[in-house]
Amino acid sequence: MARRPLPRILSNGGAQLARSRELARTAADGATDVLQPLLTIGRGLGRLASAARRRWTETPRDRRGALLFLVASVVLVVALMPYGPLLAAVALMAAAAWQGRDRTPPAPEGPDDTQAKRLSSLYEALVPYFSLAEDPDPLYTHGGSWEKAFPAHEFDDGGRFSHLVVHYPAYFTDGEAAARARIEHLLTAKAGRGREYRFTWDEEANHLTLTVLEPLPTDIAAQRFVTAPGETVLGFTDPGHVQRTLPLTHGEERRDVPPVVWRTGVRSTEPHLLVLGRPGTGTSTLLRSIALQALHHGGDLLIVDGGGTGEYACLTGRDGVLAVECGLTGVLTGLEWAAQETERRLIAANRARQEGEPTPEDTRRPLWLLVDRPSAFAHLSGAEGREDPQSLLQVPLRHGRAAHVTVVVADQLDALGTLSDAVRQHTRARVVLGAAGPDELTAALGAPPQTTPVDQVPPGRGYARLGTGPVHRLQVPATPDPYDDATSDAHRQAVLALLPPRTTPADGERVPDAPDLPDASEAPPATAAGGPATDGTPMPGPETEPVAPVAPVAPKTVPTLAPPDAEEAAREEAERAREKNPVPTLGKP
Ligand SMILES: Nc1ncnc2c1ncn2[C@@H]1O[C@H](COP(=O)(O)OP(=O)(O)OP(=O)(O)O)[C@@H](O)[C@H]1O
Repeated sequence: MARRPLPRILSNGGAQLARSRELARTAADGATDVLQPLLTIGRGLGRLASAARRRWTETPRDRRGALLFLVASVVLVVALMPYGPLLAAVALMAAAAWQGRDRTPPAPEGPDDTQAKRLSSLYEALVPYFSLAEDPDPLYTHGGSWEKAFPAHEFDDGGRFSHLVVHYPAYFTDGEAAARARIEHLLTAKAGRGREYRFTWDEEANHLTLTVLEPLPTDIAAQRFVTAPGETVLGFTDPGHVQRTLPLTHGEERRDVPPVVWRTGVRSTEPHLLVLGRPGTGTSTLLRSIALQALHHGGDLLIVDGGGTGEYACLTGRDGVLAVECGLTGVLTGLEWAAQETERRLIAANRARQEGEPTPEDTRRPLWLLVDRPSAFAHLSGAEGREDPQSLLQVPLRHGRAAHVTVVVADQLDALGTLSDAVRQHTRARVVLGAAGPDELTAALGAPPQTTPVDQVPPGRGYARLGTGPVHRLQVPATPDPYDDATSDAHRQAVLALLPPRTTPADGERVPDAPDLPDASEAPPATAAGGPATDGTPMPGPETEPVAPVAPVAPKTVPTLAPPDAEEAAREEAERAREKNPVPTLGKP
């Protein structure tokens, strides 16, 4: 049966609708222009009528008869005069047009006295930087006029600059970072400290634009972000600096916020992340936020807690969490397994490719290694004559991208120099949290931020840079430790709601049924190094050996990390298997 064409309105309805909408909008604009005089006269007649009504009500009752008589006499005279009604109508329209005119007072032009003083003082301060003795027609000269130097300026309600365009002479060395930094420093001081500014240099036009940045929102709590698998939200940034926004819930409210999204996986150009910050700036919080997102997308996690403060205890035994290690032995075992698992995945994937088969499912499940403060183990392992755990990260860092293994390392800002070359070379996604100087930021991010760092920042505030991209301001969503007494109830519930169910018992613990999942009331307090862990057994800090490393059990497709007693047997088993069927290894003897 021949197919009947769709009615035209359905086949190209979208274009037609858009055209009709455009026509309607043009017609409405035209009609408003044409009807403007009528609207003005109508408004004026209304004002005249209300003035007349007011006059009538204000007139005392005993004089109203006289007033009425006067009005009637005027009407009669006008009616009897030649062209009287016509002239009266014209006069009424003229009076209505006058009354109906737009009376909004025009905005005062130019700055007021205080603002002019500010502009003038800034101009004087810039003279030494933007003038040369040999310049025959200097734009900046002592006692000169600022009008040409500042083509645009806006002030906020407090009288401080909110926007400023500075015109500078062409000979100013705006290509030199040091020269720019001097000007930016001066403008920051003059425009008021404690706020963040963005400086945009237009080298073609010799213009520098200063924009005041709004503080980033600090009230975004952990929640399910609308992202695709392989995408991780690091935090939120300024509107207009990233392509997309994420719909978020904030209590009853919904809003769209621009995220900094980090892409991992085989096509990622920044497959691993390094997070740096001073203590208390929120690095563990960011790792927790990443962990919850990774678990949501079906990843497996191995967590190394070098801080030893039990900040990841809430993740122990959860579905998808292979282990949370905080003692040197456990960390070495876990990372050794991760290196071997990376190799195994690569070999299995290569074999499958050579045989023309799709890569096996168990090589594609994302594996995340979240390593908090590896530098804490460097000293300990040296003292004990054991391997530095960082050296075990080399294989996952080097080959992790192809094997769906992602490494996230967090450490203190001043530990950057003590991190291994592999960590520094392969972590092309970078985050710095907390207050940091321009040199520290440049060293950590590879480029200075375009905004002025401020001394006081809330926890979780910092900068992110993905590969060679721009440096973004960043605010990490609040993802506190739910077992910390200081955590607010709303935040605790938000994090607990995102945790997968517990499927593996911590040592000596019963697996709780789903309704038994810990809630805020039964959550144990955060533990200090060596203090009791969630299950009541001692949780060893980095300086102590673990009593019994967590026995991680891998779900479904992931090889099981065996506890130490079973470990030896598993090793021997693997050794026997290898002897029977030797396979080449990558990067390891
Ligand atoms: N994004 C955030 N929003 C709100 N509060 C945060 C945020 N990040 C961190 N905090 C709060 O700041 C405090 C320190 O955070 P966190 O433990 O993550 O810092 P840290 O850098 O890991 O410090 P340390 O290494 O000393 O543990 C905590 O009370 C935490 O709740």
